[in-house]
Amino acid sequence: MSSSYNEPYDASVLRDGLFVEKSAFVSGAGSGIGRAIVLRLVELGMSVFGTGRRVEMLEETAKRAGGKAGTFTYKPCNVRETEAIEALVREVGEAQGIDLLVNNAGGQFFAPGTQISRRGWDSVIDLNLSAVFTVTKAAHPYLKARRGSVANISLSGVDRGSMGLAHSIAARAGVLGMTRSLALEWAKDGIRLNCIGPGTVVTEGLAVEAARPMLDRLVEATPMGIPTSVEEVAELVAFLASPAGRLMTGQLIQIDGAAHLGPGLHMIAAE
Ligand SMILES: CCC/C=C/C(=O)SCCNC(=O)CCNC(=O)[C@H](O)C(C)(C)COP(=O)([O-])OP(=O)([O-])OC[C@H]1O[C@@H](n2cnc3c(N)ncnc32)[C@H](O)[C@@H]1OP(=O)([O-])[O-]
Ligand SMILES: NC(=O)C1=CN([C@@H]2O[C@H](COP(=O)(O)OP(=O)(O)OC[C@H]3O[C@@H](n4cnc5c(N)ncnc54)[C@H](OP(=O)(O)O)[C@@H]3O)[C@@H](O)[C@H]2O)C=CC1
Repeated sequence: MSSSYNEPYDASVLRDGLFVEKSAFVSGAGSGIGRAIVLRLVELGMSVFGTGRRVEMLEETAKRAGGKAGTFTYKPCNVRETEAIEALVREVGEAQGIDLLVNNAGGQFFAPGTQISRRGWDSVIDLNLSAVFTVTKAAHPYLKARRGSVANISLSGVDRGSMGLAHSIAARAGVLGMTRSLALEWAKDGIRLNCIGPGTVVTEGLAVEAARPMLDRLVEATPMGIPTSVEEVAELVAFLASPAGRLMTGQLIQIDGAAHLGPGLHMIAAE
C-alpha cells in the first residue's frame, strides 16, 4: 500500500468552457472537498459563489481560483443560521442566478451512540440535514429559473450504517430521502437533485499524523485499497451538473472504491 495517500491524481475529463455563463452556489467552499469543487467549476468557466464560516479559508480559495476561466466570489456565513443563509442565497440568486447548488458544508464528531448527547445529536442533524433543507428550499426559485441542479455531498454507506457515526448517517440518510422526494416534486421544474457519497477522502483534517491509524484502517477496509481524491468528487459534481447528467436525478452515487459493499458475507476468500 502506498505510504502517501495524497499523490496527485488527474481526474479531469470534462471539456474547457463547459460552464461559461453558468453560476454555482457552494457551501463549505473554504477547504477540502468544497474548495476542490470550486476550483474545478471555475476552471470549467463557471461563476462560483462560496460560503463557509471562516473568511480566511474562503480568501485562500479565492487566491487559488485566480487566473482561471471563471470567477469566485464569497461571503462568510453559518449555514445553521437560517435567516442569514436564506438571505445570502437570495442575494446570490438575484445577482447571478443559480444553475448549480452544492451542499457540501458538513461534518460531525466521531462517538459511539451511547456517548452522543441530545445536544450533540441535534447539532449534527442541524448542520447535515436541516441546514441542507433550508439552503435547498431557498435556492428553489433560482434553480427553477435556470432548470438547475443540486449536488448534496453525503457519505458512503448511508444505507448500511457506520459505527461512530449514528448521528451523521441518520442526517445523510435524511438528506437522501429529501433528495429523492424533491427530485419527484421538482422534476416538473426541470430541477435535478443527487447525492454523492465519497468514501475516505484525505482532506487536511484526516491527513494529520494523529489521524493516520484511523486513515490506514479506513483505506484497508476499502476493497480497492485507495482513498477518494477531492478531484474525483469535484469531477463527479461537474459531470452531474453538465448536459450529460440531464436525466440523472434522485440518485446516490458512491465514489468510494466499493467501501460501501465490504466486508460483507463473502463466499470466496479475497485473493
Ligand atoms: C469515512 C467518513 C469520514 C467522514 C469524514 C468527515 O466528515 S471529515 C469533516 C471534517 N470536519 C468535521 O467533521 C468537523 C466538524 N464538526 C463540527 O463542526 C462540530 O463538531 C459539530 C457541528 C458537529 C457540532 O458543533 P456545535 O458548535 O453545535 O458543537 P458544540 O461544541 O456546541 O457541541 C454540541 C454538543 O456536541 C457534543 N460533542 C461535541 N464533540 C463531541 C464528541 N467528540 N463526543 C461526544 N459529544 C461531542 C458536545 O458535548 C455538545 O453536547 P453537550 O455536551 O452540550 O450535551
Ligand atoms: N473527508 C472525508 O473523508 C469525507 C467527507 N465527507 C463530507 O464532505 C463534506 C466536506 O468535508 P471535507 O472537505 O472532508 O471536510 P472539511 O472540514 O474540510 O469541510 C467542511 C466545510 O464545511 C464548512 N462548514 C462546517 N460547518 C459549517 C457551518 N455551520 N456553516 C458553514 N460552513 C460550514 C467548513 O468551513 P468553516 O469551518 O469555515 O465553516 C468547511 O469548509 C462534509 O459534508 C463531510 O462530512 C463525506 C465523506 C468522506
